[in-house]
Amino acid sequence: MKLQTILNKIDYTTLQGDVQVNIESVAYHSGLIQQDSLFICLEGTKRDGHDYIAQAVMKGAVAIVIQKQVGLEFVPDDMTVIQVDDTRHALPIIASQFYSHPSQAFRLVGVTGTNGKTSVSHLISSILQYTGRKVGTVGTLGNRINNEDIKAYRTTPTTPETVDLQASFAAMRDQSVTDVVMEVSSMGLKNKRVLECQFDVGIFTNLSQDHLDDHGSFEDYKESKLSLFPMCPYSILNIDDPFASEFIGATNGSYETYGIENKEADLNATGIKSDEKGVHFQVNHKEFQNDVYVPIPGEFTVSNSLAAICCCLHLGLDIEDIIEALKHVKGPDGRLQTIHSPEGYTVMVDYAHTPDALEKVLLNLSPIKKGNIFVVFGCGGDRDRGKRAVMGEIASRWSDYVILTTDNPRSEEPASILADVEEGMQAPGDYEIIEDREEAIQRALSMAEPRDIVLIAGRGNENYQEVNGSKRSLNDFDVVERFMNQHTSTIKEG
Ligand SMILES: CC(=O)N[C@H]1[C@@H](OP(=O)(O)OP(=O)(O)OC[C@H]2O[C@@H](n3ccc(=O)[nH]c3=O)[C@H](O)[C@@H]2O)O[C@H](CO)[C@@H](O)[C@@H]1O[C@H](C)C(=O)N[C@@H](C)C(=O)N[C@H](CCC(=O)O)C(=O)O
Ligand SMILES: Nc1ncnc2c1ncn2[C@@H]1O[C@H](COP(=O)(O)OP(=O)(O)OP(=O)(O)O)[C@@H](O)[C@H]1O
Ligand SMILES: N[C@H](CCC[C@H](N)C(=O)O)C(=O)O
Ligand SMILES: [Mg+2]
Repeated sequence: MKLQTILNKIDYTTLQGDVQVNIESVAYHSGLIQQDSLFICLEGTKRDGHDYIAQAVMKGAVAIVIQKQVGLEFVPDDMTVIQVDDTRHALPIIASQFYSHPSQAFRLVGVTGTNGKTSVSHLISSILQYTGRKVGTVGTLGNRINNEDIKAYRTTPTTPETVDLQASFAAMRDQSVTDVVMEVSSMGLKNKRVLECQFDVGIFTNLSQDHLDDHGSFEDYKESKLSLFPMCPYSILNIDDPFASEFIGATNGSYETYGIENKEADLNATGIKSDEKGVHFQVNHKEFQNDVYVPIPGEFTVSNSLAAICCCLHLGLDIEDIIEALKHVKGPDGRLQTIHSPEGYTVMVDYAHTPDALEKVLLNLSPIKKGNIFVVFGCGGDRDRGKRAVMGEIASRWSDYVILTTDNPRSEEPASILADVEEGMQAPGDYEIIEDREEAIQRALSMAEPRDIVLIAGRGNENYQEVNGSKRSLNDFDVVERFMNQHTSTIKEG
């Protein structure tokens, strides 16, 4: 595509070169530059893209977009140099134009909130697929069309950087996807990754402490999440959340609410019954009342299902079809997934990595508890330090025995993360620290007796542990399976 066409919708100054130059790809990181790339220089928190201009030249970029005139001594005379006021703001506009605005080609649902984004997205996409729609999903579990990963793309964050996102959308459009459900993270919003997305529906699940490291304050975190809703013509909001009224205030079109405790909700649930395998409830709306069964454990499944039901109704499905589809859903990978040991204890591998999620999951287990609850967990490094002691306190309060271990330490010392978590722990006799996660899981499994539950929280289906910039293979399910294979055979459930 000609650079001039790519720049069609932004204000810019051409410092040198030809805007008729042909561009084969858009790169926001020096590692992604190829022959005939356009390189966009972003100022980051640690690095500055303007420092990579010499690399861009070497790797074959034919044009660069800058926001300040530094590093230009490396630029040859025939390279096109474009200046804009704010490259981070220009990037989504450029990316969307480069891929010819793919999000206009399908219905787009954005799900935000501290917890439950993957779970709600997964429910919506499962229901839509069950009724025959071709569905794209973008989120923590990857970028998929129906259940297949979009192969060409590298691993991206929950909400991919805008160029990767628009590229995924383009693949979805090219394969005639009808509906796309995406997780919209606070950093995705703050870094303008979703700026050019044409949303049809916005969903708010809940808001509690997380990512205070990246945002600096809870207020900034909340403001980022709120910024999704002015972009959505229709919104669905969890009215049970203490911040619901602020999110309602941020909407810019019609909206509906869902809730369990708040009976004012447009969609609410009554008669909730929960067991180890799933949840039963009655869904109530002004136009219908129906019994629902969802084979995913945890009371938050009720709340997540209400959001999904509301969304699927808006996307044109009948309530009967939605309820039928829900009976057949499988839980998302690594979210409260159950493994029964032949000895009679139960292992649950889960992704709770925030105080609210950990507390909810432990409270959800209380009613189905028949023996002791063991928790194996740790906290990620280079992430919100403030949540560590709070999670320690919650784990020791709501379980019988805790084994404190490593999550993804990243650049931090594991022992110092563990010390932060330990500050919140209560009864010293009821926990121990085993830094090596595999050993910690083995220890919990060897202590478990029939009817006990071992909750392994924080990493879900993550396949790698990030230590000091390198990734080593580690998956909590594999550890459990290895342990059980050495002892007996297992029965694994979705
Ligand atoms: C905190 C955060 O969001 N960081 C994002 C941000 O990084 P940054 O501002 O620190 O960038 P930087 O490292 O200082 O680099 C500045 C610029 O130099 C460029 N650069 C840098 C190094 C180099 O060798 N070459 C090069 O060109 C970078 O591409 C960037 O354009 O801008 C980068 C480029 O757009 C992003 O890749 C990076 O996300 C990284 C992958 C990240 O880990 N983000 C996490 C925190 C994240 O976004 N998580 C959310 C939330 C998870 C959830 O709640 O579910 C998510 O959506 O996954
Ligand atoms: N509605 C909910 N409220 C609170 N906790 C929930 C809810 N739904 C799921 N959880 C808990 O939170 C964990 C993470 O859920 P999920 O992966 O859906 O969240 P997420 O918002 O996608 O997280 P991330 O920010 O990492 O992408 C689950 O494993 C479960 O323990
Ligand atoms: N989206 C979250 C995932 C955290 C998962 C946990 N295992 C960790 O590494 O802290 C984040 O990047 O903060
Ligand atoms: Mg997620």
